[in-house]
Amino acid sequence: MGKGLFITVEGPEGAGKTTVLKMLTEELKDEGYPIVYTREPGGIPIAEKIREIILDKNHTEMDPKTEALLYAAARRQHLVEKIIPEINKGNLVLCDRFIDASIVYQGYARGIGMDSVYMINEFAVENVMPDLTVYFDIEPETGLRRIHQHRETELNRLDLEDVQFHRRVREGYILLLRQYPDRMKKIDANQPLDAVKRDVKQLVTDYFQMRSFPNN
Ligand SMILES: Nc1ncnc2c1ncn2[C@@H]1O[C@H](COP(=O)(O)OP(=O)(O)OP(=O)(O)O)[C@@H](O)[C@H]1O
Ligand SMILES: Cc1cn([C@H]2C[C@H](O)[C@@H](COP(=O)(O)O)O2)c(=O)[nH]c1=O
Repeated sequence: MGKGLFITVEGPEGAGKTTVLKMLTEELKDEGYPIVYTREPGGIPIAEKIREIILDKNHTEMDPKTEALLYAAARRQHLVEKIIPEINKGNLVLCDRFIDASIVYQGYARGIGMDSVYMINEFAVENVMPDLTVYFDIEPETGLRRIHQHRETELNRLDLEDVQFHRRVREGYILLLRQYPDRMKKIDANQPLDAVKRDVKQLVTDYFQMRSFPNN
């Protein structure tokens, strides 16, 4: 692939990923970095439509494998239509969730199996993996409290799963952290917003230096 970078952010609900990523994108843009913020599921029109179907809280009958396939389909389109072209232009793509979310939410928390979900996603992503993944670690209860108290948009079908489901989500991410210690780095998302943003910025800018981005 081209000279850009692909960084993803992962973690349980309410960890602060979207809030921090949006602030950081603006800050880094002001400092002159070529950055594109995007999210999954979504980021381009077809994937945003798939997002509406998956997350609609009335779709309680959705089969777990259908759910996994829909996330993978949205990801495929997002990858070919936006992520790869932006990386090839030399940009940093900062993506709110990616393949790890499927492995954890559908593979581990839903119980389909991490390997099976990895396999269908291998078909979708064809070896395009993040260069760096920042994992926002938080007690599920704290994250859920945040989204119940402060979320401006309506809670979606996944937000509304029970607390055991969200505990499995965190367990699943911790398993992935052990599996990919070079790619996945943990930050403490229980801290106040400013401290979380500071830690993420430090991690990301250290990584830029290591990879000589943007002049690599
Ligand atoms: N460090 C923090 N301390 C307290 N509140 C926070 C912190 N970070 C974010 N919040 C608040 O918590 C709520 C959830 O944050 P946000 O939507 O960024 O989380 P998220 O990780 O993107 O969640 P989800 O994955 O469910 O979309 C927001 O109302 C946000 O203002
Ligand atoms: C990419 C992806 C996401 N999910 C879940 C995780 C969240 O509950 C929602 C997305 O909502 P957010 O507010 O944008 O975080 O979808 C998933 O289960 N599997 C995935 O691959």
